[in-house]
Amino acid sequence: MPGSNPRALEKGRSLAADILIMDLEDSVTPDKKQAARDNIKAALGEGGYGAREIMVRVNHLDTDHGAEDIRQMAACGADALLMPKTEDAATLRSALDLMMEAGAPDHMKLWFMIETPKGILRAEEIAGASDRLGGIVLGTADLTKELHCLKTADRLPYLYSLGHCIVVARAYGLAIIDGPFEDLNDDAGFAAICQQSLEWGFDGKSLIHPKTIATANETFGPSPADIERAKRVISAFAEAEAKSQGVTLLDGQLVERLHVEDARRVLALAEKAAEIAAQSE
Ligand SMILES: CC(C)(COP(=O)(O)OP(=O)(O)OC[C@H]1O[C@@H](n2cnc3c(N)ncnc32)[C@H](O)[C@@H]1OP(=O)(O)O)[C@@H](O)C(=O)NCCC(=O)NCCSC(=O)C[C@H](O)C(=O)O
Ligand SMILES: [Mg+2]
Repeated sequence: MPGSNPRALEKGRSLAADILIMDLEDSVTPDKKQAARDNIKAALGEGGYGAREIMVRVNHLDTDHGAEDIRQMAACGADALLMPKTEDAATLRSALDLMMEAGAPDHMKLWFMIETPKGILRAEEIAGASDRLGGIVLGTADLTKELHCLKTADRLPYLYSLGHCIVVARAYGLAIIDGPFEDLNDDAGFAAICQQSLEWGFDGKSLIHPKTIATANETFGPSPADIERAKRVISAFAEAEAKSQGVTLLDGQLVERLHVEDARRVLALAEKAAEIAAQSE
């Protein structure tokens, strides 16, 4: 949500989104950067965002605004800062130094966006820059422009780029969020892309308007059937272990310890989703 839009910042308190990205970058014009910083500081000072994680997207350090964004946002109450258009590890290390100088609390993470060809090629080097990194957000709008590719329904033109980033995220223990879908009139297209994004391994989808939240949550959030199955997997494996068996079958499907880990992840996601849903309209 643009930091220059106080109504959007206010609205965030009632939206069923896991993460709110308050933007100082491309959705804010240069003349409104300071007003946007002030809006975000005021909104976070007021609080009321509940269990939602708050991230502030700063401008890149090679712009006139990036360093000042970090100075002003490091201790504003956000959970993380988000560096756009990241192309090297050095930028993230400089951003982390600035965050610490500006009094960022120990729990504050730095996330980064990959949205250029150099970022894709160097994603692994970037992901290894620090253990204070929280996750990757894909910038598919910028990436489309940079690759000169077309936005096809099957997204084959992005397969290498997005697939590479997903592998890097998992290798480095980072969350990974897919880029935004830009056509707010194409509900069916958006739902199909969310499903593809889930199948490819993304943790979630960047959203630009509240009307898309329900579809994203239905796609990425565990369904009642997923939750039920996760509980049954955990108890089936516990029963097998009690009999000194390392594997068992549930409805004809193999269950091993790895499935238990995944089942626990599903239950943790469901718990968080329920907490946010209870705080949303
Ligand atoms: C597109 C919009 C300008 C539309 O806003 P608006 O005219 O207010 O739409 P509605 O009247 O339909 O809004 C209904 C209510 O929802 C609130 N709203 C709208 N958008 C947001 C939002 N983004 N966050 C929070 N709340 C929002 C309105 O205030 C209305 O509430 P109410 O008053 O109760 O009726 C707007 O949606 C918008 O600006 N969207 C784009 C935001 C954006 O550009 N973000 C940057 C992400 S894009 C990106 O990062 C690309 C990336 O870098 C890449 O390269 O891929
Ligand atoms: Mg971008």
